[in-house]
Amino acid sequence: MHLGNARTALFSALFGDRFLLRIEDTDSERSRSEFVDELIADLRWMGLNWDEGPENAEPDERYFQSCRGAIYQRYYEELEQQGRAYFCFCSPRELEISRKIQLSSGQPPRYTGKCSHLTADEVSRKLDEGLRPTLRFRVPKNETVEFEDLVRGPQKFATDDIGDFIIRRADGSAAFFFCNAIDDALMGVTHVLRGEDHLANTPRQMLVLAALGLPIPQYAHISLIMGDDGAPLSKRNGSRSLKQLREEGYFPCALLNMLARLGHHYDCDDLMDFRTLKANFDLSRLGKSPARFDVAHLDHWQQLVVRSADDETLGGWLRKETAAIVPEEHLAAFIEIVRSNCVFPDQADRWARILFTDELQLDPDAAEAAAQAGESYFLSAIDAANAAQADFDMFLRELKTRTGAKGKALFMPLRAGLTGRLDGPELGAIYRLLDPHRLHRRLAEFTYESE
Ligand SMILES: Nc1ncnc2c1ncn2[C@@H]1O[C@H](COP(=O)(O)OP(=O)(O)OP(=O)(O)O)[C@@H](O)[C@H]1O
Ligand SMILES: [Zn+2]
Repeated sequence: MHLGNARTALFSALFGDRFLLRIEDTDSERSRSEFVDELIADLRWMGLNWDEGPENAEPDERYFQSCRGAIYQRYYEELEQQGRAYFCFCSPRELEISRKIQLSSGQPPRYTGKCSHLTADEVSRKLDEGLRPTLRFRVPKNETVEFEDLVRGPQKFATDDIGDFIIRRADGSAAFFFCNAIDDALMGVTHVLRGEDHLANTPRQMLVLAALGLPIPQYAHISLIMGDDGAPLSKRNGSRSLKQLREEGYFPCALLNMLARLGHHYDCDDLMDFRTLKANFDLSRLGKSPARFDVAHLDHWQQLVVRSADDETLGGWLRKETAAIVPEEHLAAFIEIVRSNCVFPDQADRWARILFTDELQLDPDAAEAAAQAGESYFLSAIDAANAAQADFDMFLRELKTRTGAKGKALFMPLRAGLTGRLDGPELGAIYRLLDPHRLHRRLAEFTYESE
């Protein structure tokens, strides 16, 4: 799932009294059981629990459309008997040519209705020749389809603008327009929240349901989420997947708080848990204009989650290799540092290496600060550390007296020398966590350089 799909699922879960998960897998070329595994893993990770739906990728007639062919068949037959559906023998090539002709004469492409008047004889002859037809829904002429979209208000479509559309593919599988609408009706779906890319599908689906006398749900078409390139997020434009976000160490709660505010307004800017987000979710607060995904917003929520997480959560969030570096007796102090200085596990990993290993990477600005302070500063620091031992306050007093420096000139070279960078946790914590020998070695690094 990408963030657009995830937000659709989240809004459905936030809005609904009961949340249904259905696997729409009739397109055999695009459906694989590992996709279902990934989808379920993504939803579970987000903490979206469905009241009805599959627990795993084991196909099941209740929730997998690929298993529901016999159910759809009944409705195909009903439409055929009513004369509301007919066989179409046009080849993909023929359809493509017809499409191009329409486009080049400035018309919107739609099926011309070529096969809509075939006689029973013509149909059986073609079937005898071994041709495999699609089944098309016969769209009524000269009508309008109207509905009240819960986000976009009153909608009106002329049926003459809608070509007869395919409801069963040539391989016998059910097309989206059809099985999606049928299953909504059969599964008691009252509300469909989906992206506005589906808006034009809605009149088609309403026509099918009306022809079959099935109940029509209410629709809310939500504005799409756009990426930096100004195009809607999609699998194809490489927008970040939930799996990637999970691997980067984002907390689901950060994602929920960001997504719930993309195209939906909350009065409160605080971090909320799922229950609170749900209690305050309101369809009337959905916006009509496209929402832009900005990773800075996601990172803002991520930071709030990290700052408020408990020790156990942060301990479990660290990478295994990070946790392995941190000595047991320093774990609590290290987690405190992580909580107030890190947003991602790889930042925590860098701090673990700075504090508990000999790996030290000197950032350019830190190298400059250390060089400016010069050898004498670090010689004084070594003397101060020898005098003060584990007592950081005493160390600082000693350093101040010996160097005569204060403020930034006192702290920054020390920070640079001990950590290789100019930002980070308070110096006292660093001083206490660094092994005394390592601390010495780091300070000594800067004493052999001649200026
Ligand atoms: N950029 C987007 N912003 C918001 N919702 C989206 C976005 N893209 C898809 N959706 C919604 O996600 C739900 C699932 O859509 P679908 O499975 O077609 O995903 P998709 O990413 O559009 O697929 P594909 O990339 O194959 O077109 C639909 O409700 C759809 O409207
Ligand atoms: Zn045809």
